[in-house]
Amino acid sequence: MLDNFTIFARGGIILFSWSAVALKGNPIDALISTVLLEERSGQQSFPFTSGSTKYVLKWTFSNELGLVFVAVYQSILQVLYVEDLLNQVKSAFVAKYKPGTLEYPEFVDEFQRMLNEQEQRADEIRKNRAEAAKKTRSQTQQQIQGSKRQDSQTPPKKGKGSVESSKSNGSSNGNGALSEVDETAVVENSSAKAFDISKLQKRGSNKSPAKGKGSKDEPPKPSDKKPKQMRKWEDSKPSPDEKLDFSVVKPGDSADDSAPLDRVYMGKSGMDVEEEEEEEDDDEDDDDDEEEDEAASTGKGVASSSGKRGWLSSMLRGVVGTESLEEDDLSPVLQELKSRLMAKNVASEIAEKLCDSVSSGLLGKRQSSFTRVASTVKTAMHDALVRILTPRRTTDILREVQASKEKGQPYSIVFIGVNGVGKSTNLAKVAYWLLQHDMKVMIAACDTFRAGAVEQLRTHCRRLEATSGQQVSLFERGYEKDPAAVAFEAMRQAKKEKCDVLLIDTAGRMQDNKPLMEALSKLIDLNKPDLALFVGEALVGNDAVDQLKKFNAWLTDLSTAPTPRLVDGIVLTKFDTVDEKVGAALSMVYESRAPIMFVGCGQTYSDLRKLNVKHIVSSLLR
Ligand SMILES: Nc1nc2c(ncn2[C@@H]2O[C@H](COP(=O)(O)OP(=O)(O)OP(=O)(O)O)[C@@H](O)[C@H]2O)c(=O)[nH]1
Repeated sequence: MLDNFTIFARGGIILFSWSAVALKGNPIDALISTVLLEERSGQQSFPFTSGSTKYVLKWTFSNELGLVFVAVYQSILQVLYVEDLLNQVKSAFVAKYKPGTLEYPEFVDEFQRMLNEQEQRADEIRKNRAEAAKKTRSQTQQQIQGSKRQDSQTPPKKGKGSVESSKSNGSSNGNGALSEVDETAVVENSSAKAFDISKLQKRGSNKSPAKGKGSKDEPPKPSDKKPKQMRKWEDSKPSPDEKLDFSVVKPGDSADDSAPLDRVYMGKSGMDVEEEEEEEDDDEDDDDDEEEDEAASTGKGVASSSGKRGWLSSMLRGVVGTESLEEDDLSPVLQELKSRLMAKNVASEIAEKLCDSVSSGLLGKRQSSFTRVASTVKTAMHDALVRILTPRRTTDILREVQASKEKGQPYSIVFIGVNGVGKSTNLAKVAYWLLQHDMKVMIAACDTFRAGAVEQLRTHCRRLEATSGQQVSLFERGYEKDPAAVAFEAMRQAKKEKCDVLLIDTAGRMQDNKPLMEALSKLIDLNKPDLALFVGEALVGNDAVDQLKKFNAWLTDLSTAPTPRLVDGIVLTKFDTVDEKVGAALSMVYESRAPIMFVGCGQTYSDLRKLNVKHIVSSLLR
């Protein structure tokens, strides 16, 4: 039995809503914010939990009219007819729909009739199944009795095929009767309620993701990542002025050798975390793309549809919008886009999901005349990428720090991630940026695992002090201590010293290392930092998804808090090394639903930027 059926326009207006029972929570709002607005509509269904009630939502679109049809039912029930009902209701409603009309009172009866028909049909299927099961049972029993009779005539044989085993096989075959909510349907007719989409777009950061691999039960796999090595970024010997790699501590490392830093950085006064400069040649790129689009829409479209349509008609469909878009029109262009995304290092899984989502948003849509399929698809993909990459939560950390300061609490940020991605270096860059804004900063050395980690931070503190002329305290308790306890003490100390911000460094850990993940989960549960930043390299491809999926899965599985704390934001490092291959940015945001808070783009303290969505999107689509 269905719990709810809703029809709404993509703009957010509800045109029709039917309910058997009042829904718990807001499953339709959740569908809009986490599936439709985030380009996940290529998936088959959406699970939603409110308290002890678990729903499943299924949907279909009328892209031509910009309508969404959603059916909601409880996951303990097996509603056999959902897809059929969605399609039947869609055809019936589309025939009636008049843009601008907000009420469809006459549709209530029609909907009820379609629902009753589907339920009757489902009842018949269930009855038939039950009868078939009964028949099978009685046949099995007859066979058992037959074999018993035979057994009594022949001497008993030890071994396989005993009566007991065939008996147990027969009895396990139940009739599969389904429990259903038996309540009178309440028709909540289309009082044209409007969703507050702006409210929906503000996504909370504590959502539990669907548990991925790497759950508790999965044994940790041995890491195949090479041990950390000093990186060499240029062939020529880097100048000490520019290098931030203090991950290997040299004997006699002191504040004196940091002196040149201030010359380098003081020159860039009033420095801020700036948006990356916008590409001036965006327009030119678009022109180039037009030519490629043409090739994709004509050449590939013809190739894929040969045998189904004539050459000329395929060509025309590629160029002129005379018919609504079908899978055959979209798939060659989407294939081309998917390859482009993957060539830019977008994880294959993410490229696939995105293309599915864009396709489901375009199928059936009528094109305006003289529009190429390729440009329609590319525009849809462009919009989808912008939507995904545009942060839903604030990335204005300074404002959050200020708010915390007013409450007399140091604002705490923990940096987490796999080994060698640049956690300590980028933590130091964030410290430098905060110092530029006259914030009092303390750094907590909670990597109590890797030899040299504490000294690396001490060197950063000295250089930061020398560069900014402000004090930067380091809180450390050496090695082999519980990092959660060290962070706890650091929090207390930061408050005592009236620090504005506490930056917590943690040990690098591979995503399959359970003991280190337990330590991280404990640190986060105990200290509840204001921000948990996942530091990830822009160089990664498919592994970006695996890292984030598993970090979040461990944090969910191991947490003892009522609402597990997940990754709040991302620091994308080594962006200076990837040229156009910016796909990791998309993969990480899509997987975690967390925004990119900072982009690390070099090895000096000032090499920290904010994400430029426009730049990323145009690089991805070039
Ligand atoms: N080119 C470039 N190199 C970077 C950037 N950020 C960090 N690095 C370099 O990456 C290397 C590793 O940086 P660390 O900060 O030690 O990495 P980590 O994640 O703290 O390492 P572990 O504590 O061992 O997990 C160093 O050589 C850094 O200089 C960046 O944005 N661009």
